[in-house]
Amino acid sequence: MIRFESVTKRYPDGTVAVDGLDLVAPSGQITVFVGPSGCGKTTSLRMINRMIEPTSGTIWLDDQDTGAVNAATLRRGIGYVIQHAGLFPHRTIVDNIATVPYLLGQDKKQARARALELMERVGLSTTFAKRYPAQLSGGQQQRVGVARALAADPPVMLMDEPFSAVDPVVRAELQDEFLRLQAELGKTIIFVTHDIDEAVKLGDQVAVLKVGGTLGQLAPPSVLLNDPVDDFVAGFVGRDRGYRALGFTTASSVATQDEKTVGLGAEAAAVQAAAVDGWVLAVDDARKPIGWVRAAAVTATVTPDLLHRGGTVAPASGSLRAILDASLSSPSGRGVLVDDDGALVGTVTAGVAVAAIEKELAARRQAGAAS
Ligand SMILES: Nc1ncnc2c1ncn2[C@@H]1O[C@H](COP(=O)(O)OP(=O)(O)OP(=O)(O)O)[C@@H](O)[C@H]1O
Repeated sequence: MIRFESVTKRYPDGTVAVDGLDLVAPSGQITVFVGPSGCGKTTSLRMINRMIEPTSGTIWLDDQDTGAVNAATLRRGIGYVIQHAGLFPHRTIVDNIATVPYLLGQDKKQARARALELMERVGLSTTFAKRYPAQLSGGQQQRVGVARALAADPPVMLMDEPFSAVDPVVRAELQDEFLRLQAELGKTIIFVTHDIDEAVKLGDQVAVLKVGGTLGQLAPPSVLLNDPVDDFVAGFVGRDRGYRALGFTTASSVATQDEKTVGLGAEAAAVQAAAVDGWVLAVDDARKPIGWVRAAAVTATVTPDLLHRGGTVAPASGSLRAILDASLSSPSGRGVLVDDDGALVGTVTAGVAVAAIEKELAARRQAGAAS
């Protein structure tokens, strides 16, 4: 657990970057600091490992006052990842990752073996081990940065905009892998970003900071989206927050309809017979959806080039947002729901998805009114 107790940072020029901050980041969870430029996110983060010393107040790491421990000792238990990875340009990837173990006097061979293992863990091919950072893409360098921070197996990780310097697709991949890794490792993580979408995707809880370094709100993402405490937080969270909040709401039950299906090679007559409103769903041998087929386009048999693969597929146990999106993005207007193995469960129209949303919201309103 990391606890800020009335922490203030006033820089020598008089700028108050952080002002009386109180918050708790629970062990084994991801706490995200988010807020507009200059709200004190980086300053707050760096005070935890004492790269910046607070002017007043205390930061506790479990029951230890961080101000009372030797800074070098403190940092040994705290991994640190920054934007652009901050790798040493003249060291190979494997040596970059093993930096801290080397410093701690660990056997070189052992440290290298562990570095190779970490490369695999963060989704990097070990064939890159002997390369230099400049020979890797931005996304690959960020993975090296994460592996390096994990090398000493610290219980705490501080991450300052680690995924900001890469394109949106790579960024989403890095986020997904990071969540998978954290599900295995259960580190106590403080993650800084200025991107609210990244914050609500990654955070178990999100701290929205205001310029001047005060806390706007500290809450789990769904609470932040559904119930922002004031206009500042509501404005920062964004206009489509109601829609995005659906990403954290699962349907207790969605009435799916059975869908007739065809396989590759199905004859035109079979396609015509199975089609509803001109469209039929194609599945493979394991009943996994492979695309929609426009019945009128099938002259002989269903071939791969006739498959429309555009629509999203939602897990039947997934969020209402995913289910609604599946229906809105489907060429047939029928969203495809699958089970945990990816096999077809049934389909829903946007109308059915909206009815399920209505039902959940009504239940929530009722629970709210009763409490
Ligand atoms: N060394 C310094 N001396 C004086 N003021 C500083 C110093 N470092 C940061 N500041 C100021 O402190 C405030 C908070 O800065 P900080 O970098 O913590 O914000 P941030 O939320 O991380 O910003 P960004 O999202 O732009 O990175 C800003 O007003 C900044 O100008």
